[in-house]
Amino acid sequence: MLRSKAFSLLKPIPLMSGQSNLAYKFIHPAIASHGHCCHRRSVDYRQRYKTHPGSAGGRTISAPQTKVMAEEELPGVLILDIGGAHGVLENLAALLKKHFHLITMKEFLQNKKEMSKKIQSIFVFECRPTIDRELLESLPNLKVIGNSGVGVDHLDLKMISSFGVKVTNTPHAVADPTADIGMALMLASARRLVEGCQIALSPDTKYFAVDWLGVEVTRATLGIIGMGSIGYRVAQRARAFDMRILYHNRNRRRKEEEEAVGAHYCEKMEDLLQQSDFVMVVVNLTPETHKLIGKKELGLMKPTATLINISRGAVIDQDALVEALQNKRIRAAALDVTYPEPLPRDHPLLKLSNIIITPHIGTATVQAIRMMTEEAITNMLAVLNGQPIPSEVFPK
Ligand SMILES: O=CC(=O)O
Repeated sequence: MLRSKAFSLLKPIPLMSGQSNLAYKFIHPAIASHGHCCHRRSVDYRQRYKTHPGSAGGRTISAPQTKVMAEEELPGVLILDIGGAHGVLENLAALLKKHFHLITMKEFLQNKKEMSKKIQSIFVFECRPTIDRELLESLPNLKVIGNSGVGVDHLDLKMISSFGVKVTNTPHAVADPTADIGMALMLASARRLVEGCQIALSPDTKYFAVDWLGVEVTRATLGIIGMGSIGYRVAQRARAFDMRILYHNRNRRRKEEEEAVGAHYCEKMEDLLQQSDFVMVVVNLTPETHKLIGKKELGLMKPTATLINISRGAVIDQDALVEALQNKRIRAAALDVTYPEPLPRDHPLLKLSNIIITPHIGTATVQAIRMMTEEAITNMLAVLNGQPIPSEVFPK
């Protein structure tokens, strides 16, 4: 009773805090009747916040209803992989606490009988922890798993759905920072920034720039494999570098979208691979994209081309990549993701000079993790409140 009263105060419209400069995604009234495809039509709150700070469609934006009841009476959220001593994560926990009774795994395990009934949602921070059948069996009132991050390849969607539990993700919060990392990796690899930095820091100051020449990104051809919201934002950025942009996607984008960034569709991925100076992989990891880039695909790339991966490690056949880099079949690779993460210290990829590897930092910004948490909260509340869910993920 109490819960439904509280939720009736949580209106399905603007959820943005003007005071703290936080940008919440909110459900646009126009999508209210569009069921599960509403995530495609939902409002990009980063964009909206930029253009209408402090307001949404003429309305004053107020923070989501904070506590209207005692913490124990709020719906329980089990948090995975967040409870540590790290200050940033504590801040995220504080955001969750405004709407949920936070239950850590430790608390759950200590008092399983009482806690299991309370837990209605699980908040998964990033993609590390996995959720198994045993955990789901022990949570009779679980309704939603709010994944913070866009990739849900770490979750068994079919199994979760068989428990009647919904899964949501945060595509809006991740798009810009992940596209930024794609650009950063492309530029760093092209201009050999990491090597340059090592040279500048080394005690031996004698170096000859001509010994380690880079290549230029400006006016080069960029091939984007996977033109979803992240890929599209990469294209927007690449346009500022006068790049020729090719893309390959399951579904061709609308003509206006292609024109807006000057992107050319390649129906065959082979065509993109053969023509691109930089190939950026931005697809979701699914059974269809597992090892999408292998020996054959690397063999089609130009010897002067660079491969950049900001999606998931397993979309590239890493053994084939090692071989291609060792034999200089391609110029270089720049990876934000590998398989596994981190790579074992003796992995051959780590021994190569023509590679840059970053430790999966696409969304590792102060802004992104906060927005991801807020987006996840909005999703989870929508499920619990029986409202249209901004970003639900469905099993195939
Ligand atoms: O890797 C990051 C994400 O899935 O959002």
